[in-house]
Amino acid sequence: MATLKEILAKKIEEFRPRTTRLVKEFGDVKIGDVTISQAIGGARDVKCLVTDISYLDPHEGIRFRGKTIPETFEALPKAPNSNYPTVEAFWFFLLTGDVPTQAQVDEVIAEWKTRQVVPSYVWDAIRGLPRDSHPMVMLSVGLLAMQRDSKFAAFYNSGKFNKNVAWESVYEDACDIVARIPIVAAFIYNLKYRSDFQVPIDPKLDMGANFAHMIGQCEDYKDVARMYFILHSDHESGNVSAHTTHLVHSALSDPYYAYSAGINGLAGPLHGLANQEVLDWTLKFQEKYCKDQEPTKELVTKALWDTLNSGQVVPGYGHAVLRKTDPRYMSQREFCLNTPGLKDDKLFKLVAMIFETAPGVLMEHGKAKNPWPNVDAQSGVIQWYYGVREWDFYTVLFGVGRALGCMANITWDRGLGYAIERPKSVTTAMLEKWAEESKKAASN
Ligand SMILES: CC(=O)SCCNC(=O)CCNC(=O)[C@H](O)C(C)(C)COP(=O)(O)OP(=O)(O)OC[C@H]1O[C@@H](n2cnc3c(N)ncnc32)[C@H](O)[C@@H]1OP(=O)(O)O
Ligand SMILES: O=C([O-])CC(=O)C(=O)O
Repeated sequence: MATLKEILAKKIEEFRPRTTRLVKEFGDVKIGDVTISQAIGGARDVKCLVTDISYLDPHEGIRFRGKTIPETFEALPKAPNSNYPTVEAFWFFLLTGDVPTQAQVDEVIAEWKTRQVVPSYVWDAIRGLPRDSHPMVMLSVGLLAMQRDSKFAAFYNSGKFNKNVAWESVYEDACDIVARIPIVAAFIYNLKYRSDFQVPIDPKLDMGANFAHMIGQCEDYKDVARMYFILHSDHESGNVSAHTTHLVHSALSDPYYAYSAGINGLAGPLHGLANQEVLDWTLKFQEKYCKDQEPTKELVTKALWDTLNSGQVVPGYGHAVLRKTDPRYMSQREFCLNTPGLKDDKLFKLVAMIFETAPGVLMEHGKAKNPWPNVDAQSGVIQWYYGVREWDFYTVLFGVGRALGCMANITWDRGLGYAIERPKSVTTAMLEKWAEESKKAASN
């Protein structure tokens, strides 16, 4: 049986002529224009990145390697006694686009075990931080500390660096990172919230199950972890964490530098940290409005307007690309509705009430282009229900999942030899000049 790396090598080799041909024969074909509002407004909708790992349609939502979320869950081999695939099966699929056999999944699971030994200086670096540092700082520092092990950096410095095979050492780092990051995350969780009660890896368990085991969670949480990591893995490559990782790696900074930077972007409240903000908002709502009464749509409406009128965003709602409810939201909502106990949980019912209320309020407010919920509006309540109540940790969970997409992407970036990223900037005076010229042209 060919290994994952051998399969990937063949795929990259076969794919390269497509990219070469596009650049050589069709490099001048236009795929878009850039307006002043796009240049000032965060390059929204500017088509200047390429990835085949996932694609985000504004109305349909994400497809991983051409498959919707339900199709992905359906297609991949499942974890033992579970309705969900293992994260390892999903990793194989993201990298290759092929649905792996059970034997191929077992091989990835076994291989990740060999990659999971985290050097003790990584623990020392994290322990050296003040204990009240944000867990995303700890994750970013942990990743940077592991950079010493980078096989890509070692290859680059070996004097034998060769662009054609450089992807192989990115792949090695990528596999090390996706295998180790849940171990680092579990360490941070145990350090911060379980009085440094550290639990060894269980070599019999797949990644999601082992993460549940390491943070002291119950059997049912194993599926929560698998589902969560897969759903949060990738959202094409323009989002802040994926784009940052791609950008930093484009300078041939190794995957540790690149993903540590990506993690720092994920820690922003308009991006990954919104899931922590959602829990914070919802619990503050309960505290302020529901001490002596049950939540009602009227109370939720009032709280939403209070947030908007104070100039803040409603966390978990809106999106830069999506124009409908995020299918990752729906997938997690379905999980809640199908889980006895969770289905009737007070906090889930409140989250569901916000879902019924917030889009109308945001439409009336009239600013957000997309009034519908995104992934972050539904993820925290599941963690909360299972007892992971330290919501400043939620973005670390996101970072564990997002590693899969970012690492698959930069492996292919190197495989296809993507260039150092360097868009051109202009000055405000130039924009004003072009604006005047276009005004004149329109009036002639
Ligand atoms: C995993 C993820 O990263 S998913 C996104 C997680 N982030 C959040 O949930 C935070 C809340 N949402 C937002 O802030 C935004 O919707 C974003 C950051 C996700 C997208 O930003 P944009 O693409 O700029 O959104 P959009 O074009 O709709 O913004 C237009 C206006 O609506 C406002 N707006 C957008 N979403 C919201 C919201 N949820 N609540 C209030 N106002 C909003 C914007 O702040 C902007 O206001 P401005 O004109 O005063 O600057
Ligand atoms: O796509 C985006 O801009 C943000 C997002 O939902 C993600 O990164 O998962």
